[in-house]
Amino acid sequence: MGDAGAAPQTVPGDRCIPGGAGGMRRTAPERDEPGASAGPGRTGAGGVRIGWASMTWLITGGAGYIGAHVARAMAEAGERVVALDDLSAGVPSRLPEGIPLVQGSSLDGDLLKRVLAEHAVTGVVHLAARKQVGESVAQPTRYYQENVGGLATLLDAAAGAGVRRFLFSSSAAVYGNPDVDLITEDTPCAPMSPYGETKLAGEWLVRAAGRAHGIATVCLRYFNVAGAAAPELADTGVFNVIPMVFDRLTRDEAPRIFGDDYPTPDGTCVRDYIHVADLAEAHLAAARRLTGDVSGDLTVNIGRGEGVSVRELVTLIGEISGDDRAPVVEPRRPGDAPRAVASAGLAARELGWTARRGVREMVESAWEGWVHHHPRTPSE
Ligand SMILES: O=c1ccn([C@@H]2O[C@H](COP(=O)(O)OP(=O)(O)O[C@H]3O[C@H](CO)[C@H](O)[C@H](O)[C@H]3O)[C@@H](O)[C@H]2O)c(=O)[nH]1
Repeated sequence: MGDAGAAPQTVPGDRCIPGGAGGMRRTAPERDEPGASAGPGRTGAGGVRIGWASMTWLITGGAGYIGAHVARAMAEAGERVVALDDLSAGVPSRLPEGIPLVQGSSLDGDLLKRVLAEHAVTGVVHLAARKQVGESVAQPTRYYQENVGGLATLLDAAAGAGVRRFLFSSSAAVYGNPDVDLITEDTPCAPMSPYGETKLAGEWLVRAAGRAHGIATVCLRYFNVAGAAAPELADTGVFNVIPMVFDRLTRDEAPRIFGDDYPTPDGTCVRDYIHVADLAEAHLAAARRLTGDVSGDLTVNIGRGEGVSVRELVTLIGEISGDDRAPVVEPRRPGDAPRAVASAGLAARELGWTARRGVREMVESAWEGWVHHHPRTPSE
């Protein structure tokens, strides 16, 4: 995964979920949070409360590609949501009306304290982070400062504000390059880039803070996120294979395949692509798992459990875009794992969540988003 050339790092004897402390417990029958008020869609006929506890969720990075999908999905499902985003990559118009957006950074402790208090936040979904593998190799201190330092600041503020639910956006990058068919949550972690290291360190910090302050935590390890729930929500960055291939086609250039001599069925790298709308639903499921009297921590893969090769993906993109020119094969990209496919069983068992959308739907929706953001002029 990624283009990092850094040596893998392992902590001796470490598994991704340290010390056997993992696992989440429901300590009492589900009930409403003390002092919480009913939110939309939570009151049944006759005023009987039929749902989960009423929560207000702070979503950091809420105007970003993934964050805005999460914010929308949670709001549409009746959760109260407030977004925080420094707008370095976020776009305010991605958020529907009714979701407050606070512009600011998770490194700003005073702002965090204010937002948590003013909005009476009861849970945090932390997505704000830098996420480019190559950039993390060039600027490791920046990645540690923003991804780990920002998280520490946020956890301090959340603990101080009495928040007892915390959901952390982690990544399959924590695993590095494991030689397994399906990556389970017990597969040893050996990140191959500072980016992956900050996600693994972030998980450790989340669990440690959870234990210290009585915060129930969930870490979601995303595999390769793609697609869009609506064209205007599409990823505008050109950092991953699908937008990179779109970009080549738009420039009238052949798609590139980085290496076709890997030990995989067609020689190209295999990944587990997950639709961002499914990923958003996974956050909702995790948020609801965190509601009520739960304690402990949970770390789960968010993938489909199905591998797709780069060549298969490029062929599908050619079909969907109508530009099926032959790809060119270039040398391997340093640091890429031949295969990274999730075992998706734990998410199904613990969250009751399974991905519903396939790769065709991801590429179709990503292409619609690309065309939306890159309209051709009449002369083209
Ligand atoms: O033009 C391209 C672009 C990419 N690839 C290949 O496509 C595969 C997927 O590459 P991506 O850059 O889309 O994704 P990665 O699997 O490298 O990494 C992604 O998933 C990781 C988690 O697994 C991290 O989250 C990381 O930030 C994110 O970029 C790789 O084999 C890559 O070599 C090509 O062949 N041609």
